[in-house]
Amino acid sequence: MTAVTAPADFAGQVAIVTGGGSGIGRAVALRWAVGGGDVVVVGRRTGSLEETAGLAERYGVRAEAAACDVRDADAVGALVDRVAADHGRLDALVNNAAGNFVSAAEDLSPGGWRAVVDIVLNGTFYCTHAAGRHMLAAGRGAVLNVIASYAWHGHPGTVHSAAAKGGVLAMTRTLAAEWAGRGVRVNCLSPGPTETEGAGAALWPTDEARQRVLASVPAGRFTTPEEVAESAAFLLDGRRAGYVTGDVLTVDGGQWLGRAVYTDGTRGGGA
Ligand SMILES: CCCCC/C=C/C(=O)SCCNC(=O)CCNC(=O)[C@H](O)C(C)(C)COP(=O)(O)OP(=O)(O)OC[C@H]1O[C@@H](n2cnc3c(N)ncnc32)[C@H](O)[C@@H]1OP(=O)(O)O
Ligand SMILES: NC(=O)C1=CN([C@@H]2O[C@H](COP(=O)(O)OP(=O)(O)OC[C@H]3O[C@@H](n4cnc5c(N)ncnc54)[C@H](OP(=O)(O)O)[C@@H]3O)[C@@H](O)[C@H]2O)C=CC1
Repeated sequence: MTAVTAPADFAGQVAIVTGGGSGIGRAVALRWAVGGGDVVVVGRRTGSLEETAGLAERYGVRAEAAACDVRDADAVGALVDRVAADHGRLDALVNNAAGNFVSAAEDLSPGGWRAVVDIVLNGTFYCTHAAGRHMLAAGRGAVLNVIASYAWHGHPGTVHSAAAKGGVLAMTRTLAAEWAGRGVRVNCLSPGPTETEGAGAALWPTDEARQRVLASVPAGRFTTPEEVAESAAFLLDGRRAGYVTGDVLTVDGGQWLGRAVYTDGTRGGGA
């Protein structure tokens, strides 16, 4: 008889979510907590992290706000080891922290390039390296890396972020193959335009810019952090996605496929 699995249930499990103080990271952390899992949210601003932890605790789980810059490999290593020791396990890592702004490549300073690549690519590796060791030792775990579709198609004005996210995608596939035989899955989630303060300020700061982004989405709308978090929960859930590794789940309303050029996009046939 076919077994039908229950909805995501993370009871008894422990997750670390970077960038968990805002936007998508907060929604993923709360979705994990709704499923009964303990959660540690990581970022630089203590206030917003504590707010997330307070919201998560309402679901009866243990939640912690941990101030840490993911660019600091030693601090990341110490934090991850401490969390694993405190809880006696580490089941999931969500590499969601990011920095972004739009800049023409020729105007981007080396410092601007470094800031974004250090957070997105190096930070993801430091966290994954530290968490992966605990997961491999336990023979189970899930790593979820939040990227963006320009990781594979590129996009003008985003050379730092696209290069870093592209690196994360290559890292994901490499580690997925390296660790699959030892019980650790590594996947990517690629959201489309999502209503968050960080993205709004960095990528669509004006109403005109926002309308341009909206016009690029076949689904005709932005998404919400909560909608994105449901897909994250699927990938993190070993019962539902236990055979999924090295892949990208794109949650973008069709944005990367592009809008219609030859028709009005709502029907086929001649223009
Ligand atoms: C439409 C769908 C696709 C969307 C895909 C992706 C979306 C996202 O990623 S949304 C996430 C957005 N969230 C954030 O960006 C929040 C976190 N951001 C930050 O912390 C900053 O923006 C940061 C990335 C610049 C890092 O902060 P910090 O380490 O404090 O860096 P500094 O302020 O010291 O600046 C370092 C370096 O970068 C240059 N720089 C900063 N902002 C800009 C800018 N807007 N334009 C050009 N250059 C910028 C800054 O000048 C420094 O360079 P140097 O002076 O050469 O050292
Ligand atoms: N929103 C969107 O439209 C899209 C977002 N994404 C991706 O989704 C993820 C979340 O984005 P979103 O929620 O919109 O953005 P936010 O700006 O809300 O979230 C980014 C988070 O990263 C944290 N962060 C930034 N730098 C560091 C650092 N050096 N160390 C630790 N934490 C850090 C920030 O916290 P703090 O400042 O306290 O450190 C913040 O909580 C990112 O990976 C982004 O690239 C992808 C496609 C589209």
